[in-house]
Amino acid sequence: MSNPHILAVPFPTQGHVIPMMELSQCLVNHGFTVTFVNTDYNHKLVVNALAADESQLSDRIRLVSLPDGLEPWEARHEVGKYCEATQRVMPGKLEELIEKINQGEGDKVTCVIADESAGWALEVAEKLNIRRVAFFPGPAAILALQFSIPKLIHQGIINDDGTVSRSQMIQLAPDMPTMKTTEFLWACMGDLTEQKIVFQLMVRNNKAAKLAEWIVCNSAYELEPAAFTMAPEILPIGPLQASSRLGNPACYFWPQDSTCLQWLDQQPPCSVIYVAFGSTTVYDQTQFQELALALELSQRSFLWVVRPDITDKTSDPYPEGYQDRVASCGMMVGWAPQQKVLAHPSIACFLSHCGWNSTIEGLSNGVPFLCWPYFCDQFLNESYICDVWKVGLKLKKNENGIIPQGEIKSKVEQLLGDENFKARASKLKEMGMTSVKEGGQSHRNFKNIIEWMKT
Ligand SMILES: O=c1ccn([C@@H]2O[C@H](COP(=O)(O)OP(=O)(O)O[C@H]3O[C@H](CO)[C@@H](O)[C@H](O)[C@H]3O)[C@@H](O)[C@H]2O)c(=O)[nH]1
Repeated sequence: MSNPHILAVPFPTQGHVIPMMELSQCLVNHGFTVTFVNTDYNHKLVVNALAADESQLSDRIRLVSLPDGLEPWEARHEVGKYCEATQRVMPGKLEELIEKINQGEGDKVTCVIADESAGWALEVAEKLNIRRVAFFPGPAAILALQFSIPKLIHQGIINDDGTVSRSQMIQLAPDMPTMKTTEFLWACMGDLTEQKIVFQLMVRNNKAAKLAEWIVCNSAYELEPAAFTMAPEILPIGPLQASSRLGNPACYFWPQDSTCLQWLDQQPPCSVIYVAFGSTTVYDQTQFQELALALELSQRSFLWVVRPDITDKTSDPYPEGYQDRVASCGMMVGWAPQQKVLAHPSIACFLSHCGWNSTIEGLSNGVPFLCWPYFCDQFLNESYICDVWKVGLKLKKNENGIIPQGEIKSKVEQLLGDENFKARASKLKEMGMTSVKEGGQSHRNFKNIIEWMKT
C-alpha cells in the first residue's frame, strides 16, 4: 500500500481555502502528504502572496491548480456565474489530475478531502473509487440547515427552487438559534437567479455529502451543541487555528502587511478596535465613509483592513483629509495577519462581518464583537455571537439601509463599557479551545479520522 496521500479540494474562495489549508497542515504534522488543489486564478494569488510572506509551506504540501471555467480577466465575485463555471469545468479537470497522479511514479491518492460546498469533487472521488471526507469550514448549524432542505420544502417554508414563501423566524430544533427565512444562506446571495443557482448547488451538495465516509466541520460541540444533536452525522474537528499547532496560517490571496503588529505593540492593552470584513464584503461609498467617520468619532485607536476592492471607488475612498486627521490613532492596511492581530493584547474588540473564520478566530482569543453581517452564514453567526454566546452587539441599519456613524460609536462605547462581554468572551475562549487539545472532543474526532485514513 502507498503512503497516505491526501488530495485537498477547497471551494475556491478565500474563506474556504484558508481553513482547508489549516486542515492540510495538521495532516502533514501527522505524517500525511497533501496535494492542495486551487483554481489557476487563486493559485497565482497564493503563490504571489507566499513569495512576499515569511510563512513557509511544508514541503509535504504540493500546490497544484485547475482552470475554474472563467477567463482570467473575468470577475469572480458574481456568485451564480462562478458556481456554474466551476461546477461545469472543474470535475472533469479534477478527474484528469487524479488519473495523472495515480499513473505517475509518486504515491497514489488515497483519500480526497473536499469542501462540502464543492460536492462535485466528492462525486469524482466516488467515481474513481477513492475514499472521501467532506469538510465544512462554516458552522454546523448552516450545514444542518442545508440538510433540512427537503423538510423545509415539505413544510412549505420554501418551494422547490428555494424561494422563501414568507419572511418569518424559524427554529430548526430546540435550542438552535432562531433564523429569519429571508436570511437563509441561499436567500441572501445576490439576485433571484443567483439565489436559485446557489440553492441548486446546495441540493447537489446534499447528495454528494452522502458519498462521504465522514463529514467534518470546523466547529466544536461546546460552541453549538444543539446543531450537532440535530445533525449527529457532522463531526466537529475545530476550531482549527494555526496557533494550536504553533505554526503560521497560509494560502492567502493578498500579501499580509505585518507592520501593523509593530504598531499594535505600541498601543496600550485592550485599547484598539480591529475592523475587518473578510475577503469578499464590499461597501458602497456612502457606507464606507460613514464607517470611516465613526472610527474617527470614537476617539479610540483602530486598525482597519481596507482591501483594495472593499468599495466601488478604488482611488482614495476616504473622506477629504481623513488619513491625515486619523494618522495618530488609526492604521489602515490592505490585508492584515488577522490571526496574529486578534491574539494581540492591545485588541479591545472586533468590528466584523461575522464570517465563520473571523468568528472562531475572535472567539479563540476571547475578543468581544460588534457584528455587521453581510450575507451567507453571517446572520446566523451574528445570532450565535449576540443571542447565544452573548459576546457581542448587533449594529442596526437606519431607514436608508445604512449603519450610521452614531450607531457605531454608541455600540463601541456600550460594548467596551460593559466588562461582562469580555468576561464571557474569555470564558468561551477556554471552553472552545480545549476541544482541539489532547483529550478534547474535536481532537478525538480528528484522531479517529486520521487513523481511518491511514488504514
Ligand atoms: O486582513 C485580513 C482579513 C481576513 N483575513 C483572514 O481571512 C479569513 C476570512 O474568512 P471569513 O471571516 O470566514 O470571511 P470570508 O472571507 O467572507 O469567508 C467566506 O467563507 C466563510 C467560511 O465558509 C463564511 O463563513 C463567510 O460568510 C464567507 O463570506 C479569516 O481566516 C481571516 O483571518 C486575514 O488574514 N487578513
